[in-house]
Amino acid sequence: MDSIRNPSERIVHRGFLADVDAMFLRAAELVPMQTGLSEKIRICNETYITRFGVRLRGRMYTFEGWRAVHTNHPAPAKGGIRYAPSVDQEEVEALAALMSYKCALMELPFAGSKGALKIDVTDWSDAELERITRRFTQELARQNFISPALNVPAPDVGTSERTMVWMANEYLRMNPQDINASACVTGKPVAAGGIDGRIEATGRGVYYAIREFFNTERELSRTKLPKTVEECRVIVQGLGNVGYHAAKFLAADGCKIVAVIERDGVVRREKGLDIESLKRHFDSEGKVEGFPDGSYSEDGSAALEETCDILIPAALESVINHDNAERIDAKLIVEAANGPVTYEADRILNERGIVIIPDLYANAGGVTVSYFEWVKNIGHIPFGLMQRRQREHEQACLVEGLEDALGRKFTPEQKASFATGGTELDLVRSGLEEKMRSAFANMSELRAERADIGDLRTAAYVLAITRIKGMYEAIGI
Ligand SMILES: NC(=O)c1ccc[n+]([C@@H]2O[C@H](COP(=O)([O-])OP(=O)(O)OC[C@H]3O[C@@H](n4cnc5c(N)ncnc54)[C@H](O)[C@@H]3O)[C@@H](O)[C@H]2O)c1
Repeated sequence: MDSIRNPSERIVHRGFLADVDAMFLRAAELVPMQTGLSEKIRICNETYITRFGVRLRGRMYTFEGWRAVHTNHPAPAKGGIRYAPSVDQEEVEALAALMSYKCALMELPFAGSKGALKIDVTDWSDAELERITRRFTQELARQNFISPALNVPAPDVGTSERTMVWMANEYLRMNPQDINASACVTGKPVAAGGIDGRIEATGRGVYYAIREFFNTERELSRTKLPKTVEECRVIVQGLGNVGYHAAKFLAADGCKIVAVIERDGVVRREKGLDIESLKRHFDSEGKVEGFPDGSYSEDGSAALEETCDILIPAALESVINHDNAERIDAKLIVEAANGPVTYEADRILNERGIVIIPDLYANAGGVTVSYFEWVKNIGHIPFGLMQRRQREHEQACLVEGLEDALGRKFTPEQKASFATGGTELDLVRSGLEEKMRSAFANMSELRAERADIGDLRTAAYVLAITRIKGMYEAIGI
């Protein structure tokens, strides 16, 4: 069930699906249900495989892609599209299953899906990637694997808001009469129907998750974690969308990001790395090597085992596995990536008293804000307009009440200073914070009620499975 590395050091995901299944089955045993239902929930309903040709550089190239739908209700199914050279069907199905459990845990009305294209994005120019993406979209749309009502992709490893806008545009071209066409993908640029705060959402969610843990469950850790987040020394793996934003928000809170591990190696600074300038360097050079305000070495995977308070794997699955779990020297592991800790490593780390904030919860900020974007698109109304009107009304009532109580009128400037913002970004951030807070509270309450649920991952899975089971039972299947 563990991952193995091939000679080129690329992770082979042979055990990822088996690991997700094993985590599911461990939790499903704690949820009473009719015979056979657990199996129905666990398996992936369907996986579409496409192999299509694109004429580029004067010849034909064939690409292979997948879109897996783990479950069909509620609709639409939701989940990212990954562009990577090492993907395969099992990886896509494992990620789709995680999406189902994640949406159920976060109480979002989506089923789970995931897609991937086997491609090394560094091999192709932007114009070529656009042509490949548009062809991939045609294949998916023809089979209803991209549709505002049925299946809604989002960015993931190797894709970005630019990929999403190509997909949305191609879907619209094929379906000009679909009034909800812009809701066929999320994670679009704001100027093209996206929502403020989506790019940072997963990393911000990781940050909220850590804060919730420190506020409520810090004593879960049998290791000596500092009392507050701000005192923590943090190691982050992956300076992509998720890793960069998580590191940025933690650093802004005062945490020291003492090491960042990337594809080419690791850069360290005991006093804390300047994340903004490291990111600028990484984006321009394509590597962390050469960053002037830190010391560099090539051995990134060994850096995962260095002493720290919080370890945030934010790149790939299965990086903490049977081979290194005994040597991990972090007090808290936060799964910003999907599936970075294997089933076997999870068992070892639990035995060692190292707390894991699981992927289902830790990286759910992305799909949560994608939900806000989808609602905004199908609502055809700026997100939060209704809430904003309601809030302005409540604000006015509050000010009037205060004036009555004090027996004097406020100046217009004073009234303006009482206003609490209310931009789309404010609403997205507060909506995300609330979702992360309530999901953590649900996990904590469940752990408090049930002596047989020790760790946060099992609590997250039990909540998700109970909700999915409830849905199947209500529908009558
Ligand atoms: N983007 C989202 O909104 C989102 C939401 C939920 C979960 N996730 C998960 O978070 C993880 C990262 O996604 P992302 O969107 O940040 O992808 P990304 O492509 O933006 O970033 C991934 C980063 O990891 C680095 N990386 C690749 N191989 C590495 C290695 N061997 N060692 C160290 N670094 C390596 C890449 O160079 C890149 O900088 C994935 O598991 C993804 O499924 C992403």
